[in-house]
Amino acid sequence: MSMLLNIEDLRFSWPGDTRPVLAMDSLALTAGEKVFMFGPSGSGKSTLLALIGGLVRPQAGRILFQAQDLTALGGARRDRIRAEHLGVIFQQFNLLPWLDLKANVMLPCRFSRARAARAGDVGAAAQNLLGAMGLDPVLWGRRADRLSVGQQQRVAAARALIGRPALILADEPTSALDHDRRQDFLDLLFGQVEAAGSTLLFVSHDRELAGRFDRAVDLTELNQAGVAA
Ligand SMILES: Nc1ncnc2c1ncn2[C@@H]1O[C@H](COP(=O)(O)OP(=O)(O)OP(=O)(O)O)[C@@H](O)[C@H]1O
Repeated sequence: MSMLLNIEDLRFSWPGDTRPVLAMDSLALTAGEKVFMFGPSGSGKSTLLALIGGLVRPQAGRILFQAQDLTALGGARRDRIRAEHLGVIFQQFNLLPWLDLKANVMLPCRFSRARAARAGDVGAAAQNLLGAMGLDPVLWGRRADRLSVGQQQRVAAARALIGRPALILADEPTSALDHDRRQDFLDLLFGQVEAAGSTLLFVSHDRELAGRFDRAVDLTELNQAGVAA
């Protein structure tokens, strides 16, 4: 099993905040595994995803992604790695409201040639993913702001998956759904994550879904920030 992500001796505090949000000795993700990370609201889950996504830099430590240390790279290089290798499903989905479903899903391929090349025919790949995520073809040309929350969530997942990124980061994408719809969404998401051969890191405050993943990680156990020495 090859290692995809390795976090070592990470320390992070937001600018202007003297108190660290995250302090963790290690976290490792193996290629192809589906990991559930839980922790209460405010425990730093979204912050950790921002660090892994290279959007912010830690004050100390290393974030090795495919053996490259993101903390040693400049912003442009981190942007390129993110565009090429990461798919993100945001809590609020962050679809572009004025674009239709298909254009939203195709978007990541506009920022990375390598990702577009992996997708092949980008339009056909977008349609395949929309169909696989259970979105009826009659919806594909509809503006993204004319969708239900459940439909937006599936479009956001299709967008994250296009071009088979090595890592999918999912930030509480199921929080607005009821029990059955959460399970349905996970069925579809897992099917496509496995088809793409991607690794999935799914964060949530709700432990109900944990049993469906390869393993579950308790962020509060991992995170030494705020813990008296
Ligand atoms: N952009 C930011 N600037 C400054 N502080 C921030 C920023 N984002 C988050 N924080 C702070 O960092 C801490 C962790 O927040 P974070 O959003 O990572 O938690 P979370 O576990 O994802 O919470 P939730 O489950 O509510 O989404 C909080 O105290 C929050 O106020």
